[in-house]
Amino acid sequence: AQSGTVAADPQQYDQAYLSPVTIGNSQLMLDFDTGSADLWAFSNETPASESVGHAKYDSSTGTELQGYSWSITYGDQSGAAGNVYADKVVVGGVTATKQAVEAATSISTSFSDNTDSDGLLGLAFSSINTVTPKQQTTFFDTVKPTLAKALFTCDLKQGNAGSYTFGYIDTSKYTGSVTYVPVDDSQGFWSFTAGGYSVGSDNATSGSVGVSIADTGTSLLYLPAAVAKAYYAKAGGKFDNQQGGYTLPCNGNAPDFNVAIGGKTFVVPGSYIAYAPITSGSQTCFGGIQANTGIGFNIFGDVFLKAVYAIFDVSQGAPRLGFAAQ
Ligand SMILES: O=C(Cc1ccccc1)Nn1cnc2ccccc21
Repeated sequence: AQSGTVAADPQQYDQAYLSPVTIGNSQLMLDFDTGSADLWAFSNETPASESVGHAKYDSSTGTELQGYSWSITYGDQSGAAGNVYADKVVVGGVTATKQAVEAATSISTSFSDNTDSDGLLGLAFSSINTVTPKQQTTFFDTVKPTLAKALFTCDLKQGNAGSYTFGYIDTSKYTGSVTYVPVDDSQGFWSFTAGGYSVGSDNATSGSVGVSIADTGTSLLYLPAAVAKAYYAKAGGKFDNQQGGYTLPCNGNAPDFNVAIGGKTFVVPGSYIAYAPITSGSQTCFGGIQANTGIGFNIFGDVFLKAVYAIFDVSQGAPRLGFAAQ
């Protein structure tokens, strides 16, 4: 049975985390994304003007899936599209001998401009994979039958390299016990229900945060408008239309955000919520908590995930998420 671990290296401000992946004879840095289910990469089929500075997948090592294509649009309206190959993919020693690899023929500017990232490796449920005419499986779903345990874990860190594991739980990566909650995979996401919340030192939580997805492909923590408002009322922040979201002082006094999941309270340090100066050198920071307006559910992105050890587990049949303090 297979198991393995791979580094998750943070970009500036932990905007995304990148991991080394070997596809055929190509070595790429991919953004592991529990919020989508396509494995796509810059490739020899990507226009040169769109792939400056990126490592590319050389599709000559793959077997083209004739007539197959893919096209994906993310919540921020970025996207990519292209053709499909079957090729060998190796992540941290775990090998998928015939993985659907989506070679990009067109890519939106936010991806082309981010030269650290050579593509995405989707880890949401394969039910939202965009390949047509025959939907393909994610890397995790492809290797799942060969894994020691049908699970992967995510240990992201603030400003430091973290890791993903496949097939095993690294008990040295967390403190205390793991709290498991049921996952509703009906929309293809790792969706769970978060409970009460509180701001600052009082971690007796109240209210209800509600339906949420665990999404490594999203940088920030998107919460109900009322919760975001309550946080910034205590943090001395404000909604800044020009910035398109809440901002707050970068001065290191941001209060923690506490949220109950499965009856256990998890703490997001205030330092994670003073996310990044709105412009270089500014004393005003863009907020790591934003309102989920227009999304329809909460998104527990990297600002939350880097505060916990997360276990994405389908070993029990029904999918579940495990969270532990780190
Ligand atoms: O798209 C989202 C968040 C989202 C926003 C609105 C509705 C549903 C989900 N995250 N994400 C996941 N992978 C991504 C890749 C690029 C950009 C955003 C990405």
